[in-house]
Amino acid sequence: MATTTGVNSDLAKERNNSTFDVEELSNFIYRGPEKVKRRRYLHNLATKDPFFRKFKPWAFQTREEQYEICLQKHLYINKKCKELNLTEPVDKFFYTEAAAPHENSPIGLHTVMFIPTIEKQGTEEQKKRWLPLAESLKMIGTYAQTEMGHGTFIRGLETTATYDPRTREFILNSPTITSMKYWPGNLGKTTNHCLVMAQLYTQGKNCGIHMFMVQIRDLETHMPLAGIEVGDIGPKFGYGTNDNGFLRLSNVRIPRENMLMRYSKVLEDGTYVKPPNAKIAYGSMVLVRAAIVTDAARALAQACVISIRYSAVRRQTEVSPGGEEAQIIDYQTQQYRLFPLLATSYAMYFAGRFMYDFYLKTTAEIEGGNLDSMPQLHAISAGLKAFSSWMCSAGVETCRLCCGGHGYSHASGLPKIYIDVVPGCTYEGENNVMMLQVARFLMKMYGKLQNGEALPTFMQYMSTDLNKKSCMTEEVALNCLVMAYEHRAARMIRDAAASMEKLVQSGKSPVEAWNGSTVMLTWAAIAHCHAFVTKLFVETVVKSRMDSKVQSALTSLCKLYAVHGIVENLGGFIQDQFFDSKQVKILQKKLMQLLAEIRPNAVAFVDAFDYPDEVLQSCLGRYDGQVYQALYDYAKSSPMNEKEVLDSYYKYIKPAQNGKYQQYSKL
Ligand SMILES: CC(C)(COP(=O)(O)OP(=O)(O)OC[C@H]1O[C@@H](n2cnc3c(N)ncnc32)[C@H](O)[C@@H]1OP(=O)(O)O)[C@@H](O)C(=O)NCCC(=O)NCCSC(=O)CCCC(=O)O
Ligand SMILES: Cc1cc2nc3c(=O)[nH]c(=O)nc-3n(C[C@H](O)[C@H](O)[C@H](O)COP(=O)(O)OP(=O)(O)OC[C@H]3O[C@@H](n4cnc5c(N)ncnc54)[C@H](O)[C@@H]3O)c2cc1C
Repeated sequence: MATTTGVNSDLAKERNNSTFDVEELSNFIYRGPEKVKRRRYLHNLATKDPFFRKFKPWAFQTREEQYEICLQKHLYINKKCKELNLTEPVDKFFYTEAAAPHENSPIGLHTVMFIPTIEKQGTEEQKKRWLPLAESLKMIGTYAQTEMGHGTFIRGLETTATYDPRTREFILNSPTITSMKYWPGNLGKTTNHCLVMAQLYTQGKNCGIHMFMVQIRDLETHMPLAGIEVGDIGPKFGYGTNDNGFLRLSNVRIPRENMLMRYSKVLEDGTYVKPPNAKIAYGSMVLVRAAIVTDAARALAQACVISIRYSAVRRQTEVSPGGEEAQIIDYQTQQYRLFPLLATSYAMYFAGRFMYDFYLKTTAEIEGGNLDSMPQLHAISAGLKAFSSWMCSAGVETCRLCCGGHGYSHASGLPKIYIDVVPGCTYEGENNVMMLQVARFLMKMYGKLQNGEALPTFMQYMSTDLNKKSCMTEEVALNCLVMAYEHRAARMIRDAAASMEKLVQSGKSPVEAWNGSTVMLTWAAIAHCHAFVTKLFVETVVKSRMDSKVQSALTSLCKLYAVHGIVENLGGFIQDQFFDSKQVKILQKKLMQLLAEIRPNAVAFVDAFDYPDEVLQSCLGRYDGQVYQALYDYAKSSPMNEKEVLDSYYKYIKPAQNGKYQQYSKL
């Protein structure tokens, strides 16, 4: 019987049995001991601050309270970041993730998209005019692109901005019901400005979609201005803290200087000046797509911490009659569901780290006027955004199911993580649509290959000899695993191209051929992303300098990631007999061996993510493993238990017990 104070004895045993020093692994994940120290300091600042503790738990709040409490928290975060001089994005990120975990900010879009869009797409003059106001929250803005009728196909947006050269103004209109802006975060009640994406008309011509700064509310009274109808879109699957909004514009006039004109311009007489690349206006979406990879990884990592710690504490079912009940983590089926997710969370963390660095490098080039890497940045960010949000959202849900009944309670913390991570599959480009953008890039690369042109390094695997068979032996070497993923992706890319080719030969137009091949194209894009992430994981464990025991444990986890991905998607790997049946058996056996190999380190692997209890907010994922006392305390604190007998008893149950149902007939 586990004790009810101190660390649960099973969990303590797990920590004694691990083969590596947890601190060493934390140092590796977060890029060095100094950074770990800094992260801990920032987490501590937030978790020990009484301000964040004074509110009732999120799950006990009404929608209006969720919004209002979260707003207070984020305004306070804003103030504290200024006071503490936290200017680095990574510092703000760590402070915020501990201060308001998985509570989508009512001023988030202001920080994440509104300010960066001004910075990247505004002229020097516009930046000078707006950024100080935005920094001081006099202007609170959002990114209003999506409309009720169009989110994906942004060239199809219906909002118009028509230039009037006589007054040197743009006139903004929402001509149809479907043209109203719908979904933008914080738009409903919080913001007083927004960047509106609209079809530009000048000199009688449509010049495509452009961004316009529009004031929507009075700066003193916060009332909507003339011609503006704005509001909250109502309750959603989650995101109760965020007032995602709608907006209708009727003949709203804004000065010419309110079009973001760093790249495209409308001159005073109405002459349109084109940007160097029309897609440069899509840059803010790329920024957020890049950030989603780490967000998704973090969500899955936290879910793994919760589910794996709980699985070490929870005991269920006598393994042999009359014997001790087993820790549920010892069931192979539990390991088979959880350990590959643990491996995925590491894989995605490394992908997120890569994405961040690659984004910074490429945008620096773009800022310097070199746009050559834009297509690569778009393809990689779209692919990793979609792949990570899919894998991690599904993973969080599996972690929840692995906790049995208690996983269904908000006490587990898992539903909150899930509803926060899953919209990442939809926003910033619906995942299937993003994968098709990746496929478009892959088809271009395939064309280059056919023409004997040079390919970027990360695409060079496409030239692999597809007749070659796998080098897999009993050893299950990492390079053979990477080769398998690259082989599968290269073959799927070729098959998708061949499908289109065949359709064209049968008389279809290129567009019809594309539409007739989108499933195969999506398979190819997913296989490409899977290969990319696997190779990155392998390179990270092989090439990085780290403690040797950590390296050995992380190598097993990396191998599990790769082997599990093959076993789960076997069809794609054996379709062309790349693996023979003997090799498949080797891989299946290796999978079971790896589960056993990782077993003693499972808790250490999740401890290394170093999330304090206050961030996890989970009765099941507590560091001390005292889950049962925590569940009991949680139940007792439920507002439903404030009164022993609820008013509803007297109003409804008692009359029903007496056969009185009159109150219903009044309805
Ligand atoms: C699907 C596409 C990409 C299609 O765009 P399109 O203009 O119709 O393009 P097309 O004619 O099909 O040609 C594609 C071409 O455009 C290129 N491209 C597309 N996007 C980019 C980019 N970002 N950077 C660089 N290049 C880009 C592609 O590579 C193609 O190039 P190519 O013609 O092959 O040379 C686009 O419509 C799109 O991005 N849709 C998704 C919309 C989206 O992401 N909305 C986000 C709204 S904001 C939001 O959700 C915030 C939530 C945040 C939160 O709450 O936290
Ligand atoms: C929580 C949340 C926050 C958001 N915040 C913002 C915000 O701040 N600002 C903003 O502007 N927007 C925001 N959005 C909107 C979001 O960006 C869009 O919902 C998203 O881009 C998807 O577009 P859609 O809704 O039009 O989906 P649709 O395109 O209608 O998708 C429906 C289905 O159609 C499929 N489909 C569509 N087109 C194609 C195609 N070409 N090929 C194959 N399949 C296709 C999709 O794969 C999907 O299965 C937010 C959305 C959510 C859920």
